[in-house]
Amino acid sequence: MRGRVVIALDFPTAEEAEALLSRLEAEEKPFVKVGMQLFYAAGPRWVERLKERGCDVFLDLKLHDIPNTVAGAVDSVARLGVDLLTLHACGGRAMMEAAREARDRSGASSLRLVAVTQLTSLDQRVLNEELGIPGTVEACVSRYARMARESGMDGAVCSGWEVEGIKAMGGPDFLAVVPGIRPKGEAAQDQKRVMTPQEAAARGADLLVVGRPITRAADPAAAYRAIVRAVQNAGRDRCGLEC
Ligand SMILES: O=c1ccn([C@@H]2O[C@H](COP(=O)(O)O)[C@@H](O)[C@H]2O)c(=O)[nH]1
Repeated sequence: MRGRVVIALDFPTAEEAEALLSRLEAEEKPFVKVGMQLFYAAGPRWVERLKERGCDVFLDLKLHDIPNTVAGAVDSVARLGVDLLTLHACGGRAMMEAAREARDRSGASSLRLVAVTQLTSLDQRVLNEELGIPGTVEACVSRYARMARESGMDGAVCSGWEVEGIKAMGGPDFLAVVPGIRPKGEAAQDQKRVMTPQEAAARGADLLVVGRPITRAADPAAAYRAIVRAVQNAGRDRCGLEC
């Protein structure tokens, strides 16, 4: 999965998401992320249809509840045939283990479960002063990612700044999923821990999640292509040839 760009379809309706997808028709089948806004509006059947039209689908529901409830949600999601599902690492080991067991029981072995460590919209001040979590963001992300791995998760969501630590801890197969991607010169908006696509890819991000820099661009297809190119260039820089 290394260095794939995932388009965050943060739209209020299925029609608006489909309008964006139709502007990307000339591209190879994209990897798309459906978050809470679109899932609650469009529903599970629409997500199944996305899969049927050939998209890889990341369902970003950020589950966080008691283990029994999360296990039930994973069981339902497993039937949709999606590729990736998020849950919050701060739900703890028992919650993540219950999620993994539910996935394994469901037989949906291709469904990867990834744990959100600390949202990319949070910074050091929020972590320490608002949430009351001591230490650096990096240490907290690293601790949550380790707990996620030990609980059987397939990867972690983190910012580009924490990718190298996560890959070093988790190994090449433990996915680093990285939102907060901003091409050089673009506004961070509500994101705090941001990084350019080229740098995040060079540091080892497996999936680069990009929303507004594509969906709100005047030409979304051109914006998408430019980000894919930046990621490919980072791959060339890493290997000395195209890889
Ligand atoms: O820590 C996190 C976890 C998830 N996200 C999601 O990624 C996209 C980013 O969208 P942009 O428009 O590129 O900021 C969005 O769907 C978030 O829900 C995240 O940003 N940070």
